[in-house]
Amino acid sequence: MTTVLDAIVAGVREDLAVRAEQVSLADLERRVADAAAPIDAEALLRADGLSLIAEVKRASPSKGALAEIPDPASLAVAYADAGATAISVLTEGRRFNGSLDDLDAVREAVTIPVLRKDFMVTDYQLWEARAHGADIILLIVASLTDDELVRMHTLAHDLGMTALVEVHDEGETQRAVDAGARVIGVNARNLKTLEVHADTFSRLVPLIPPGIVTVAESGISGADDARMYAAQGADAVLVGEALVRGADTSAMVRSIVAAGARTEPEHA
Ligand SMILES: O=P(O)(O)OC[C@@H](O)[C@@H](O)c1c[nH]c2ccccc12
Repeated sequence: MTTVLDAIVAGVREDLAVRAEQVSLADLERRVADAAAPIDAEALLRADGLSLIAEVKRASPSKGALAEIPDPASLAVAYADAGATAISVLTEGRRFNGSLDDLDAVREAVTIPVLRKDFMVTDYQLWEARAHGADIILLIVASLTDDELVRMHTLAHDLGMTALVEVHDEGETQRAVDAGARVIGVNARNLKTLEVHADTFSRLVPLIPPGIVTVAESGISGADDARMYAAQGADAVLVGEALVRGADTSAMVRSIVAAGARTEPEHA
């Protein structure tokens, strides 16, 4: 059965082939050598309190258009000024209406870590992420074999980046741990069906050994959800839709950060 994830990845591979014709791996390697050193995002996410990764997201396959975001840089600055720990930038073009230009604009504008959020299926994309200034990359376990996961995880680290390894069920969580993941994102949205289950984090977190940074992802609507995930032991939350759609983005960022700061995990 072809899933939504398969369809997205097929489009990503086509677009990637076009870019690889224009910019060679050797070009990317040169750009990486010249790029500013990556920021240690893992350490920042691990620090006390609940970190917020605030996302620049125009559209999604589940919701369609969310927000125009004509100026991703100013949105990212608003997130950073209000207390976000890192900025996530969707660079997938077909379903999420993002681009590497968005990543460049955000990278120029902020000094906090930037996550290149895309469907990473080849090493080329990791070089590309670093060449465009990313500090964090996403590895979606559901779209990678074990060999790919281990290889790309190693490459991300060799390039000085933090890998956010994303899971949405028990089997994927085990695969992430076995691959040596140091930061695991639990996505409440199943990318094969697009259904959101808010109990996914609490179900999977007991399978994640202590010492691994945990990120609760998707469907987080504000401070109450952030407080809940902090109490369940999350180190960070990743929020997109609620921030890009909210009337007062800065106030929402501040309230999520404040909610997390006041909550001690139940099993710290
Ligand atoms: O907009 P939301 O529901 O707050 O979700 C943000 C983020 O979790 C979501 O964009 C996401 C999580 N994992 C992904 C993988 C690919 C694309 C998108 C995602």
